[in-house]
Parts: sequence; structure tokens; C-alpha cells
Amino acid sequence: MTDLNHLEHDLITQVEAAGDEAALETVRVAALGKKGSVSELLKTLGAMSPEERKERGPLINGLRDKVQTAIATKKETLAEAALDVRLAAERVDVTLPVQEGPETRGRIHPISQVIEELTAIFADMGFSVAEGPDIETDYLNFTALNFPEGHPAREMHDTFFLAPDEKGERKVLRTHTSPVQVRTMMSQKPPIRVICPGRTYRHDSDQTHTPMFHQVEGLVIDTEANIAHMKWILEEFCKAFFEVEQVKMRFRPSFFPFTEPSAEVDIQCSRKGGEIRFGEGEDWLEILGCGMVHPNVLRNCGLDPDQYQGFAWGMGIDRIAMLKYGMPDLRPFFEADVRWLNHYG
Ligand SMILES: Cc1ccc(OCc2nc(C(=O)N[C@H]3CCS(=O)(=O)C3)cs2)cc1
Repeated sequence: MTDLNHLEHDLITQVEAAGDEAALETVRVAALGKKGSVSELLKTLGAMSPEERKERGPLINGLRDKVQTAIATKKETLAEAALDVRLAAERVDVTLPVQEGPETRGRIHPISQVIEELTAIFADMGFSVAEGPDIETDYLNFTALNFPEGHPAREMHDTFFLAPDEKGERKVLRTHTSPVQVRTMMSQKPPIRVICPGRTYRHDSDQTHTPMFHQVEGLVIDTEANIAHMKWILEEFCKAFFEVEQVKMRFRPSFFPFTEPSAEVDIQCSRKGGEIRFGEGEDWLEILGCGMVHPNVLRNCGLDPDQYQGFAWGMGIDRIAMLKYGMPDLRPFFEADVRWLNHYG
């Protein structure tokens, strides 16, 4: 075996024997470094005669290429082995039971808790939950709900508009969950008793308004639904939600395009000592809006106003959650701060 074959055999054996990347680097420097055994051989080519260089050149360059390839392959093998060791060491068996402890337990977000609570209260009164898309057509979010063209709510400063769809239909992020009631009236025959919780979006942002907030609206459609039924349902809801035996409510005349007559509803409370308590006191707190469904809306949904009547209401869930939990600011609801969630969860 010639000296080059001997050297190749020795170097490849050393490369194969390298146990980690540091050992492999030592072999690489010893062979291909400035003073490496292969580098020293390459330096001798310069002093050779052309004939000798012609014969030895390809052999020495071939030796260098083989050693470089062997080192590159070994480097890859060692890296994969190191990754396997790390993956085994860091493996988390997600099927194991959670070690109990306050820091590891997940919690239901206060908004989800409130939605569950509202849903249960209305379910006890015969309501089912209806849901719909967050991205709505302009028609279902505004026109079907009797918003005239040019109504300020349609403006960009209030509503998030999206690019029209392939049919040229204008799309919006829904500004209320009312489109869900429209969809329900279009798809099912009365009597209807639904609540529609969900995310809604408006161009608002301050201590008590966030661009995305949660609403729950309700709708009753029947042949004999009237304001007395509406007041009873809302009163029963308030007593159950605010956990009071009796609650005074105040219906203040208001206006919404989709209801006529319309009212904003306050409930009696006391704010002594900075804490809000319900079912007592001389103060009032607005919590929702309501009204008899406008005949135009019934018609837009394919119902005859001479045959069917209905009433509806809407409330901001984040707002009543703040009241119920006594929170001063809405924004922490959406900052996913675990300390905050642990405190209210
Ligand atoms: C088909 C249909 C017909 C009527 C409807 O009326 C839903 C209603 N909403 C309100 C209302 O005051 N809502 C606001 C309360 C606070 S908020 O979250 O800013 C929205 C009054 S009546 C809905 C759907």
C-alpha cells in the first residue's frame, strides 16, 4: 500500500472514530488545517516537475476531497445523533396526568365564564344558542336590520370593512351579533327564542372600549310576544345574573333602527364605598338595550308583521363582566396576563 493509501486509511479511520464534533474538528485540523498532513502534501506539488505533478496532483487532490467528504458526512451523522439525544432528554409525554398545583392549572377566561352563565340562565327560560360568522355581509349587518344608507354606524370610523368577495358583496367584521338573529329568522319558522353570544368588532379603543368585544343578544318571535313578556324576561335575567331577589329596572325611551319602540335599560344599584351593589341604592347603571322588532326587519326576514311580533335585546358581555367582577379596565381581558387570569379565573 503506497504512503497516500496509508494516509487515506489512517485519516478516514480517525474521522470514523471521532465521538463528537470537537473530536472531529481536531481530526479536520490535523489533516486539512494550515499545517495538516494533507495540506503539507498539497504544498509539495509546487516544487515538482510537470511530469511528476501531473501524476501526483490528481492523487493528492483526490485524497483531500475524500477526507473532506468523510468529515462532512461524519459531521451530519454526529449532529443528528446529538439532536436525537436532545429530543429524548426534552421529550414531554402529554398523555401524563397534570401534576396538580396552582401554577399549572388552566382556567376558564372570565368572558367565557360569563357567557356560560348567561347561556344557562336563558336556557332555563327556554332559549337556545344561535351562532353565526364574524365576517358578515353588509346586507345582513346593516340593511336587513333597517339601517338606512348613509347611517353613521356604516362609516369607516365605526366599522371594519373588508375587501368585497368574489361576487362583489361588501363584507364587514360584524358590529353586533344581530345578523345571527336575521339568519335565524330567515332559516327557521317561529316561535323563535334564541340568544346570540359572540365576538363583535368596532373602531373603538379606550379604557372601556376595545376593537373586539363580546355581545349577547336575544330574540323572541311569536304570534303574541309583547313588551310585558320582554320586561319579565329581562328582569328574571338580571335577578339571576346579579344574584339578587329583587331588582328595580328603568326603561328609558331610546332609538335603534332595528327596534320600535326602543329602550335603554338601567338597573338600580348603590356605589357606596366605591363598590357597586345591585338590588339596592339610589344609583342607576345602564346594562342593555331592547325593543320590539321593527316591522321592516320582520319583512326583510320574510315574516309578516301582521302575523308575527317579536322583541330583542343586546348587551355588552365584557361590560357586565366588569360590573360583576368589579374591574376598572377592559383591556386586561385581552392581554392574556396569566397573573390576571389566575386572579379572576
Ligand atoms: C333581527 C334583530 C332585531 C333586533 C335586534 O336588536 C338587538 C338589540 N340590541 C340593542 C342594544 O342596545 N344593543 C347594544 C347594547 C350594548 S352593545 O353591546 O353596544 C349593543 C337593543 S335591541 C337584533 C336582531
